[in-house]
Order: sequence, then structure tokens, then C-alpha cells
Amino acid sequence: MKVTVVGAGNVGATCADVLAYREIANEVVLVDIKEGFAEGKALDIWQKSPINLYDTRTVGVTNDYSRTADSDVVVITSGLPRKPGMSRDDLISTNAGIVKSVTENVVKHSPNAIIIVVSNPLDVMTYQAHLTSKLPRTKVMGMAGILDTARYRAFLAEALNVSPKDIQAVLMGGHGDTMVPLPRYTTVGGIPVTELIEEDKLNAIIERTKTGGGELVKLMGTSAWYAPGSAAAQMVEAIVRDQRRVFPVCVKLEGEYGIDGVYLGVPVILGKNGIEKVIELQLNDEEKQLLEESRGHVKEVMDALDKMSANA
Ligand SMILES: NC(=O)C1=CN([C@@H]2O[C@H](COP(=O)(O)OP(=O)(O)OC[C@H]3O[C@@H](n4cnc5c(N)ncnc54)[C@H](O)[C@@H]3O)[C@@H](O)[C@H]2O)C=CC1
Ligand SMILES: O=C([O-])CC(=O)C(=O)O
Repeated sequence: MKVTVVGAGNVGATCADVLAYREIANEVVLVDIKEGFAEGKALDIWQKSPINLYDTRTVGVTNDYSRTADSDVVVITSGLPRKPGMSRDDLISTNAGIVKSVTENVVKHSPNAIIIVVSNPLDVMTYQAHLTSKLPRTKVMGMAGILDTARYRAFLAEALNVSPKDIQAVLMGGHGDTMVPLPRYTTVGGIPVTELIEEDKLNAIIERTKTGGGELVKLMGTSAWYAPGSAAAQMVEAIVRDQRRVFPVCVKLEGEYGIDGVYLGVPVILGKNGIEKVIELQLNDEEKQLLEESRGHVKEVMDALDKMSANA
């Protein structure tokens, strides 16, 4: 299995490292626009192989997509991260151009690849990759839900003083402050979370999760990479090993949840064909309302992208 990661910055290099040390792919090709940057990161990861004991080959290239040819999966992390005071949507004009040109190069050399977008604003950059690649929705998706859910699970594990491994949860909606946590679908070792934690504490954790990305931007001056890179690698693993994992993933909805043509995070089954199935939960009225607000926000930014493209 061959995996390409475009963007050898914080998230891309972390993703490549996880793919390598967990031997998720035989070969990982890192691509960056900065001369020598991907080559250096790939060499560093390869030089770690005798220490951490893995066989995955990592190769870096500066904008040379011929080396990425026939990749099975491509992860797109190229683009600016936000700085304190910015929203993810503020990145749209710069990152849309980057994601567009990267996707053109990717599909030219790997027409059968499954594409996982990470660049922000996530839902709309996934839409951009879909517009450019013209691939079916099963093969163009975005990473956000695994990350958002991981934050929620980590906060809950801390509050309950239990292992994060025992917390199962799902979040839906856009990757932003309008994301929709679903406490009804959160369990701790099979026990509904609502039986283990007071409502006000749970609500505080939900609010912290919604702004979890911003919390890290404030602390570090740039956005997170360990959890995002690992989350993208987990999606790659589900695809290349045909694991049929159930994850929240950003996908184009085609009628599910009464929504058509908008990219939003929903639970899916992820396997060798990409999105094997979109799972439709029976939401209650409050959850439906929150999802509708999230849909409205993402659609506004999708429309802004369409306007930008028409004026380009
Ligand atoms: N979906 C999610 O949950 C998350 C998304 N992100 C997003 O991922 C993106 C990357 O974040 P970081 O890795 O922290 O940024 P970074 O600045 O460390 O790395 C980005 C890399 O992209 C490269 N790049 C820019 N234009 C390129 C092009 N045309 N072709 C190839 N490479 C190009 C840059 O040279 C840089 O090395 C940002 O847009 C960030 O907002 C970050 C964390 C989580
Ligand atoms: O917050 C950001 O800008 C990066 C991101 O999407 C996240 O860490 O959730």
C-alpha cells in the first residue's frame, strides 16, 4: 500500500510518522512546496526505523507528484494553520487555492486514490477537493470528527478518572463551534454517560470540546498536530486494512438527515472503498435543530467558496 501525505508541516509529518511506525503503509510519500522540507522530514522518519523497528519506507519530494503516482490513499494537509484571534473560516481564500492545485496534481497521478482532506476550513476544503477531483463522495472525505470526538473522550476520561479507551462517543456537524455533540450516544464501558456525570459538568465538557481547537491555538500560537495527525492516520488505516471502522467523517450528504449537497460530519463505515455507508441516526428535535444550525453555517461558507471561484 502506498500513501501520499501532502504538506510536510506539523500535521502532515505527524501523520506520516504514525503511518510509518505503525506500518500502516509500505511506502509513505511526503510532498511539500518548501524546497527540501519534505525530503528532510521523510529522511528523519526513515532514520527512526531502526530505533522504533518498522519497515515502512518514507520518501520526501518538493512538489514532484510523479513520485506519488498510483497512491492508494492521499492525505491533504497543505495550507495555512490559523493564529490566535482567527477563525478556521478566515483561512478560506488562501487554502482553497492550495487545496485546488494540490488536488489537480493528486488526481493526475493517482486517479484511483481515496482522498482525505485535513486542511481548514475542513468541511469546505473537502468540498473544494470534491469539486476539483470530480470523484464520487465515497472517495473524497474530510478528517475532523475523529479529532473532535477524541477531545471529548479525553476530557470525559479526565473528569470521570477512567481510561479514555472505555469512552465511546459520536459527534456530528461541521468542524467548528457549531459541531453537534450527542451525549445520548456517549457511553463509558457500555454505560450511558448521563448516569455517571452531572449535567452541568457534561455541558462544560461539550462547550470545551466545541472550542477545543481554539484552546490549543491560544496556547501554542498555531494549531494542534499530534491528535490531528494521528486521527488522519487512523482513517488511512481503516481504508488500507479494510477495517470497516465506524467513525464520524466529513462527507457529502445526499439526502441523509434531510440534507442534500452539503459536507458535514456524520457517522460512517470506513473501509477499502472509502465511505462504505453513511449511518443515519434517529435524532431528537433538539439534535435536529443543532444539526440544522451547523448545516446552515457550513453552507454559507460553501457558497462563499462558490462565489470566490466564479470571480477567479
Ligand atoms: N481538520 C482538522 O481537524 C485539522 C486541520 N488542520 C489544518 O491543517 C492544515 C495544516 O496545518 P499544520 O500542519 O499545522 O500547518 P503547517 O504550516 O505546519 O504545515 C502546512 C504545510 O503545507 C505546506 N504547503 C503550503 N502550500 C502547499 C502546496 N501548494 N503544496 C504542498 N505543500 C504546501 C507548507 O509549506 C507547510 O509545510 C491547516 O490548514 C490547519 O488549519 C490542523 C489541525 C486539525
Ligand atoms: O483549530 C484549528 O485551527 C485546527 C483544527 O481544526 C483543530 O485543531 O481542531
